[in-house]
Amino acid sequence: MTVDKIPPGPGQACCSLSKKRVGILVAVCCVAILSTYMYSLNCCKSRTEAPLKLKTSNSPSFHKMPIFAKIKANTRMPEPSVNATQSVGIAAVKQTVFVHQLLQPQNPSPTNQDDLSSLSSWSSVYDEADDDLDLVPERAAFKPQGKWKRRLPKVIIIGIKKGGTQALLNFLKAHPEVTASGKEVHFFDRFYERDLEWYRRAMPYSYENQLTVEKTPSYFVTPQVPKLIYRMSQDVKFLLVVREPVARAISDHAQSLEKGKTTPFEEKAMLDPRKCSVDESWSAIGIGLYSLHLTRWLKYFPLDQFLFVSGKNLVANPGAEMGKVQDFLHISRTLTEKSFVFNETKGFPCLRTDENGEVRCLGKTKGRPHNPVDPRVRACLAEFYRPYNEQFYNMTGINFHWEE
Ligand SMILES: Nc1ncnc2c1ncn2[C@@H]1O[C@H](COP(=O)(O)OS(=O)(=O)O)[C@@H](OP(=O)(O)O)[C@H]1O
Repeated sequence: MTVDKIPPGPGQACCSLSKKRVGILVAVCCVAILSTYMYSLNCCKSRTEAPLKLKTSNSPSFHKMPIFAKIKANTRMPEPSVNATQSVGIAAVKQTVFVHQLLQPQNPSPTNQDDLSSLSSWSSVYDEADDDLDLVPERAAFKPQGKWKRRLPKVIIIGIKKGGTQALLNFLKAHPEVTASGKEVHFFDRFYERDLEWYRRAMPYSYENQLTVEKTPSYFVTPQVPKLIYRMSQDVKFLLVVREPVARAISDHAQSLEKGKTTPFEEKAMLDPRKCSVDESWSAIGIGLYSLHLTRWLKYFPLDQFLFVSGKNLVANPGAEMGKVQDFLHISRTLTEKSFVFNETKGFPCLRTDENGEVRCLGKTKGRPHNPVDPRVRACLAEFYRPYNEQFYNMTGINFHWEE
């Protein structure tokens, strides 16, 4: 018996058509459900990441928070406990307390209206001026990657005041893999009542494959700064330009003379010159106690996150010193001996900016002439600094030979 295929009637045709429609409908529904699911996944992700991002500090309520609550909101990791063995042995109790008091930040108080108004005008001027400074690097060897935007610094020149920090910053700025803020930002020692978003906006534009650098030499001696930087990031690299502390103090004093102060160096530095008694309360002396300041930093960051740049070598052999800096920052050795020209009139190296021999030196305020200082006072100060210097050599593992 053969079974003939029966042609479909009108009802059956209608049925197979509606099956097709149902199929399409199901497919559309599946796509819709899937995309809703993906979208919600994304939302959840960004919501969980939010506390780690700068967006936290954008919320209006964030600005009303007290300063330490703000710090908490931006905290990523628990703080390290203070290791007693890391404390400086030679610092007598008197000195430790003394230096601590001496180095209390002379910051504008966040409640002081005058200070706040000067902050905001400074900030707006800054934004405009800084964009001009940072041109898109178009040098042949550099291939920009990622977005062109402002980023928090990965490298901070934390000091030492009068060590040669501006020279280091200017040299680094000539490197295509580096962008740097034009001015000292002072976020961690003066303007911390502002948030990280403010700090980021104070930075120049950069590509993803560039390092953002800022320099504020007072960070090194301001007690709260290591902790505050640690709360921002534990991966920051620090550059510290060091200089023999007596020469540093004299340079500091030369700057104050230019600002209108008149007391001679010897008078400021000595309580009693006959007894060789040093006035440690003078900030120009206190800044030179490098081992005490470094101790505070090492409570938060390991030694290998610091590079101790010799201010002396930066003048005598800038190519070699910059080689160490570039290696430490893992950037190409673009700056070499050939990048510098010694300017006999200025007595300092200057930067060769292009092939045509254009040379740029630091301004008049860097490399000032110093008044002669009484050799007996110099000798007293050298003796005063000796134990601190030795301790600094031990801590860093570098003998800077400042006694010679
Ligand atoms: N290339 C070059 N040109 C000019 N000056 C140079 C250079 N390299 C290092 N120095 C030394 O830098 C000293 C100023 O240090 P800082 O830039 O750290 O000063 S500041 O803290 O920013 O005020 C400055 O100190 P003074 O000589 O007392 O002015 C210089 O000795």
